[in-house]
Amino acid sequence: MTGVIQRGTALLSRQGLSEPAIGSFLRVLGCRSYADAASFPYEPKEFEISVTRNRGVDILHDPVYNKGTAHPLIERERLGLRGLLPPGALTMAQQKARAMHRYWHGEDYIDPSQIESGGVTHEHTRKWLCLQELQDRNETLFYRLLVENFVEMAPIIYTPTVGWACANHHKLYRRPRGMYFSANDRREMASMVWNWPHDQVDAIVVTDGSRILGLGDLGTNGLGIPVGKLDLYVAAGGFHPGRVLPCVIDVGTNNELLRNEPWYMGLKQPRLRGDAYYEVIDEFVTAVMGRWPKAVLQFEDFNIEHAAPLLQRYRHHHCVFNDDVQGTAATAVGGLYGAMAVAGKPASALADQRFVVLGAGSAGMGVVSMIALSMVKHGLSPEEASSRFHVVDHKGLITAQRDGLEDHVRPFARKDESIEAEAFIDVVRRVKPTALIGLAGAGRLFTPDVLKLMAQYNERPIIMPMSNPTSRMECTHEEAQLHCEGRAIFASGSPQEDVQFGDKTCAASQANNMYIFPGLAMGALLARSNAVTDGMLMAAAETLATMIPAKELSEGRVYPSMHQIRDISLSVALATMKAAADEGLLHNSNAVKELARGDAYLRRYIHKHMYVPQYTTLMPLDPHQPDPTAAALRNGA
Ligand SMILES: NC(=O)c1ccc[n+]([C@@H]2O[C@H](COP(=O)([O-])OP(=O)(O)OC[C@H]3O[C@@H](n4cnc5c(N)ncnc54)[C@H](O)[C@@H]3O)[C@@H](O)[C@H]2O)c1
Ligand SMILES: O=C(O)C[C@H](O)C(=O)O
Ligand SMILES: [Mg+2]
Repeated sequence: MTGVIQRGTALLSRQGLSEPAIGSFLRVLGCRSYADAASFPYEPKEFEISVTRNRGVDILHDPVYNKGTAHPLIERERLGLRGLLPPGALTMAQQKARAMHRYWHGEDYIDPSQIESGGVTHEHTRKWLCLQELQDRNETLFYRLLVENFVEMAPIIYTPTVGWACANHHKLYRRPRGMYFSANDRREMASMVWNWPHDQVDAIVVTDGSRILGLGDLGTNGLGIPVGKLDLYVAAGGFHPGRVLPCVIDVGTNNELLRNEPWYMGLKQPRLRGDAYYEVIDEFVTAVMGRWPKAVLQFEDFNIEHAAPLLQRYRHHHCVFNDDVQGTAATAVGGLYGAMAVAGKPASALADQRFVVLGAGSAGMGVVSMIALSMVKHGLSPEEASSRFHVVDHKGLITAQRDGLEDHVRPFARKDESIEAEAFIDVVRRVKPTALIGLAGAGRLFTPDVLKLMAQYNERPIIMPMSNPTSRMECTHEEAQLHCEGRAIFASGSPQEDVQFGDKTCAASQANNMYIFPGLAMGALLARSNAVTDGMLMAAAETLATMIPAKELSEGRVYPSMHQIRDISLSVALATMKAAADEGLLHNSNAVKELARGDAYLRRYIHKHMYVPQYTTLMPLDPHQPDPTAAALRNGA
């Protein structure tokens, strides 16, 4: 052993390192790494140390030095890699096994049917891999393709395929994207954020992986969701790809199957709860907002226990929103205004609808609250508005007798009905709703019998199975039209095709929060608003229905076509900024001036700030020269 260390020392001094530096190097690495090497079947020739001037992402992008997930934690610390890799380090043996698996089987060994990502075909996964590799090679080209082929590619980089990608992240993993924060990073986060190579970040999307789509707790594998959402920020909302940051906060996972997976790269411990949990999230928020105070922070796919409390905790201090609660709510309201228009009714007819909502989670209650708010805008009292909802969860109808009702559920618990836990179909039969909204994430609960009842009670029943991914939707479009005799006004969370009923073509729409969050975030960013308010969300929602062309309305579409997603995001951003101005939250003086000249000027201002994926001329910069683009960014928007 001593001989090996001596040879290593000699090697290091040949490379020009001073003795104290060699000493500390060996103390940190020395014998431990030799012991690892001892299991290697060949006699190590020399104790080898490589020297590099690079740090951080430059190492991860250098194939000579990159070890991927096998960088030991202590080395990550030394090289500024902390947070740039999944928290659990793998051994080279584990990496070899994963690589050999891929060598023999490609990605074919991942059977979509086994991992419950129904609706995801082999063709989807092939395309996902192709786009992933392109994104790693050339982001400009990747986003250009995405912008120009949005309708084709959104289901690949987003729901439903992103659900499959998250469930299999530990098998598919190739290189890191975004940042990983974990419960083991306590008191380090404020320094870790400096490992991110970009001084400007406009948008951060973060998850704790606890409720990924309807697929449940996927731990650190959930990072794919912030990545997918931010791809849409860029392609649909015009954010610059170099100024967005996907993050996951790993506080453990309660998914035992995942914890037992040898290649899982998250903390293999049960989730933190209570104060310990909130301390980690507080530290994360303080760290990222400390380095990038102007960024918009989007919370995504946090489970019900934490989604609403976290929103309340931060919404009055930072420009923060929860997409599942608020983005989904604005999307649903927008689609319902679309449904009124499809049915030939005025927007105010929303106040006449009766809703049965399946799922009382973050999304379900967010949607219910915002529909109620828009009913109040159309003249109902809050009590009248609440009376238009029957909310059903896994235990059945929610009534005031239910123990432990949360604050945001209580106003919608039925006070007038004594049948606690009434079954969903019985509620539908009794209430005769005009609209069904599904946000339970529990699969096909809009059964043929339920759908037939809806067709019996309504000329144009509104059927919105909004759960994701496709395997968790409450019904397919085909089922809805079949059992509603082709009369359903239909919108689902994951994409569905139009269907034929007799000689009639029935239109499918996608009720997904991607209609709202990219534009909402762009509006909030350009407004320099320090909050995302209900008024801003409502304005965004109201904009959606106004954008459906008459022809599409006559076909039965309740949302404008995704083909115009950039225009939609631009209009949503405009509405958001005008609402911010009404509430005294338009703090960007340039935007204030443009708005004073008229909507068209503010629209042009937003348009000017939207990223267009095209090649720019590259200029080398002297290391001591200040970066002129960074200065322009600071002084500009
Ligand atoms: N379309 C969109 O834009 C959109 C946005 C957000 C969430 N979602 C989807 O909504 C679903 C729920 O998300 P969430 O954040 O509200 O989750 P959540 O875990 O907070 O809530 C789920 C709710 O469904 C209820 N539920 C579970 N099983 C049920 C059953 N068998 N019968 C009746 N109710 C049942 C639970 O009691 C709970 O109230 C997920 O599938 C998610 O993908 C869709
Ligand atoms: O991610 C989506 O497709 C929508 C939504 O945020 C969800 O959680 O399902
Ligand atoms: Mg979500």
